[in-house]
Amino acid sequence: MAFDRLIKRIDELHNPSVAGLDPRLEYVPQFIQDASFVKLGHTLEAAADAILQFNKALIDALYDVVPAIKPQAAYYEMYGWAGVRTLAETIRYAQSKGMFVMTDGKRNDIGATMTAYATAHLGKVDVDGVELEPFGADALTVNGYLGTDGIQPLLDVCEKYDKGIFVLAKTSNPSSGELQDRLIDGKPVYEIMGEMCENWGSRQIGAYGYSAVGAVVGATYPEQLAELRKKLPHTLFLVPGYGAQGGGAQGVAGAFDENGRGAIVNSSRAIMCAWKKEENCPETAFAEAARREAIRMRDDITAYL
Ligand SMILES: O=C(O)c1cc(=O)[nH]c(=O)n1[C@@H]1O[C@H](COP(=O)(O)O)[C@@H](O)[C@H]1O
Repeated sequence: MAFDRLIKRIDELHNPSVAGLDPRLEYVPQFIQDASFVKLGHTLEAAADAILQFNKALIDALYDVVPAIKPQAAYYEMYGWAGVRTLAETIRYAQSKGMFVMTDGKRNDIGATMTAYATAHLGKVDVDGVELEPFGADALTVNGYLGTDGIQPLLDVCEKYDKGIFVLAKTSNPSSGELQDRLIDGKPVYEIMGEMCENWGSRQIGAYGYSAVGAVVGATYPEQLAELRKKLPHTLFLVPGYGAQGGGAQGVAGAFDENGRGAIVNSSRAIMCAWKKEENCPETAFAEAARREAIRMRDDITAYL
């Protein structure tokens, strides 16, 4: 089961965190950008090439400390077809280093179109009798607010190809409460979505007691994290919002179960851009700075478990 692989790697590294790879060209040190511009001119292809070099160096610096990466698809789509190729190559490179890859796509649509998304990101596509893997991530973030028929195709693909999904329940952004905190029959919408995750996951429970259907719950809402952890015993949490959005280790502690499992905390900008924040850090030391921030984050979070 996909999340068994993730939890096993978290245990091995004693690190329940994921490095978000959400690269903008301006996060990439100038010497890497310049090398790509010399090769390919000032083009989208050059930007995508620079980002790939940046990502690979970060992965090299992180793979023995951090169990997973979470590339957010938007940052790759922003650079057109070449950016999307960089996404595919980043996924493959991280997996070749033993990392678990969760693509952040927040996808959803009607069932037929969701089948296409599920095939693209987690499954295999039939090309005239030959099965080929388009992106091949281990997990995908999805939006469950279209209801069960939008999630069903993902469950089938997860079962067939041993993958997982994280469904948005209580998002980390300031406006998430506008809809997600509203009550239906006395229950907040995010809790109803969490219960739907428990239900969708019930046909595939792994060795650690967690299903292949996780939920996204923001680090910026510690009370809701702790409350949902008690109510959703089989749902693994992806917890974004640590670091750049203000979430902290104490706040995310409630996302974990009594064995210190059940959640994985994301940080993107704070890791990728650590070299810009560290005093006197030369740009050539960007990957070491990312590693230092990832280790600091690991120690910060595990101190509360
Ligand atoms: O699904 C997500 O990963 C996600 C959900 C959410 O509620 N809030 C949230 O910030 N995210 C993503 O988590 C990452 C957070 O990035 P940083 O704020 O730079 O650490 C981005 O890729 C967001 O798109």
